[in-house]
Amino acid sequence: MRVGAGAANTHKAFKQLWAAFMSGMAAAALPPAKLAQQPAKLVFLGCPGVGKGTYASMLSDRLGIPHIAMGDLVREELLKSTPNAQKLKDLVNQGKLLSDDIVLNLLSSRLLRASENGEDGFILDGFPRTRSQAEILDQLTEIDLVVNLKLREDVLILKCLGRRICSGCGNNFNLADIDVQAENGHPRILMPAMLPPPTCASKLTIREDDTEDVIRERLRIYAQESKPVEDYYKQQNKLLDFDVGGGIPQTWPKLLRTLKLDTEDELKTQQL
Ligand SMILES: Nc1ncnc2c1ncn2[C@@H]1O[C@H](COP(=O)(O)OP(=O)(O)O)[C@@H](O)[C@H]1O
Repeated sequence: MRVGAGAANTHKAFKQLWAAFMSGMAAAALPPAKLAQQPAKLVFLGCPGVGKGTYASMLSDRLGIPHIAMGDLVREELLKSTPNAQKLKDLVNQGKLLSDDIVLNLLSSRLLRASENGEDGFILDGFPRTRSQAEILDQLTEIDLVVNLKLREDVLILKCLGRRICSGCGNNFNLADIDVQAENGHPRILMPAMLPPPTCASKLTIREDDTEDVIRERLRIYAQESKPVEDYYKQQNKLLDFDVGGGIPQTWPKLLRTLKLDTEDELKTQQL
């Protein structure tokens, strides 16, 4: 996204977000002045593979606020040829979390850059992942809304295994063509593959931590460390659970509707 662009749009979108709060879509009861006066500060939670990065990035464009992805900050750090970077890489490739000190250092440099660039508000993706990180974040700033993306575990694994990144343009694709039948009261899940264009097809890379063993370890650690973060925000009435039950064409309008951010044109298209 272009930072600082479309202040009027941001303000409008922000007011819409506030309307969502007031209509009870999110359980939060925040003072209106907060949301009306400053751009939103949102957190995206969810297991590896749920699509946090995709939807956080789309929403950041929509709201005109920066998308800060902790995983991207970590991966930038891993590219440095320092002994410390190698140690961090070993941890990441085992699916382990990095220490609070390390991630807070990366996050504060990013937030410092944000304030130097005049950026306002943010969508934090991949932070906080532990209760202690959530408590530290609360000391730094007030979070307005926490969107908790949910998807069943077998699909999460398929999605992580299908993930590909183009080394040329950096875009993400997914080779997994998911069609999981309904069972035990769970609805059918259809997520068509997001295939790369021919120009990217020969340049696809796989994240080193996207192997089945490491994905399972990341999911285990998520359940252990990050589920308490959901409870933490639930107690603050800031948690909005959202089921990702399909591909982007179905899920994105549903997310906008849930946040009451869809425009009149989009509403008309959805009703056709
Ligand atoms: N908030 C955090 N605290 C500790 N480690 C983190 C955090 N965010 C990212 N990491 C590290 O970076 C890795 C990649 O992050 P990310 O791309 O967000 O992964 P995932 O696909 O597992 O959600 C994580 O597995 C972890 O090692």
